[in-house]
Amino acid sequence: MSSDDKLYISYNCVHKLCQKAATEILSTIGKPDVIVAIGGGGFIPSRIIRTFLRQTGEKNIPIQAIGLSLYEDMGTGSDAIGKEVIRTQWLDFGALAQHFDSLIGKNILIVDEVDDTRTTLHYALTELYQDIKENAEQLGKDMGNTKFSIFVVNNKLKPKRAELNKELMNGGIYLSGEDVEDRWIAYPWESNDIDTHTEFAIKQGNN
Ligand SMILES: O=P(O)(O)OC[C@H]1O[C@H](OP(=O)(O)OP(=O)(O)O)[C@H](O)[C@@H]1O
Repeated sequence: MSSDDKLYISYNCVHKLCQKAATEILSTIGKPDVIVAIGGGGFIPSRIIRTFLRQTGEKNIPIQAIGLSLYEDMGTGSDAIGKEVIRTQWLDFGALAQHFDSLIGKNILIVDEVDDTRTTLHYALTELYQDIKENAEQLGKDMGNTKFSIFVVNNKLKPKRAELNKELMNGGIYLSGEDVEDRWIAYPWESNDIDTHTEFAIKQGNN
């Protein structure tokens, strides 16, 4: 393995960025009622941040997994090849019922590892909002104080293909552990040689 031009991020680095973000989340929007992890990359950061969001004596925050994958959309006809988001897994409202009647009025934290073109986060926010709104309408309620916040371990500084609608977030925050230049990011869970990966991350100051 050569260190090439990738940005290497260690487990330690991910852990510390999650810890720092949790402090900011607790002091701004307060403790989330539920974490929505966008898989696969959002799973490990979600579990780590939950550790730091939990306060002594309180129950763990439930983590709900959604699966979203980006596929090349060859039908756009534009010079930039479009990317389409495919749902491979969605919220399990049945399982959530163990914790709440619904997500209406809840403080929801969406977690992913990277905000690249923002397509995935835009999709997740819009579709989650829509689902909860439909649920509220069926119950004759409004969205009340339903709040969406977003945490990503890294945000790539680059032009985005989509923007996040602040109105839908309803006072929720967008938080990145660290903004980085537009490079290929090598995360530790993708590595087949974690010792060398960690060495590269340390050399790059990402530990
Ligand atoms: O900001 P965007 O351009 O939308 O890209 C970010 C998304 O791309 C990756 O997902 P991918 O579809 O590769 O799936 P994975 O998480 O299972 O690796 C990553 O995990 C994010 O979810």
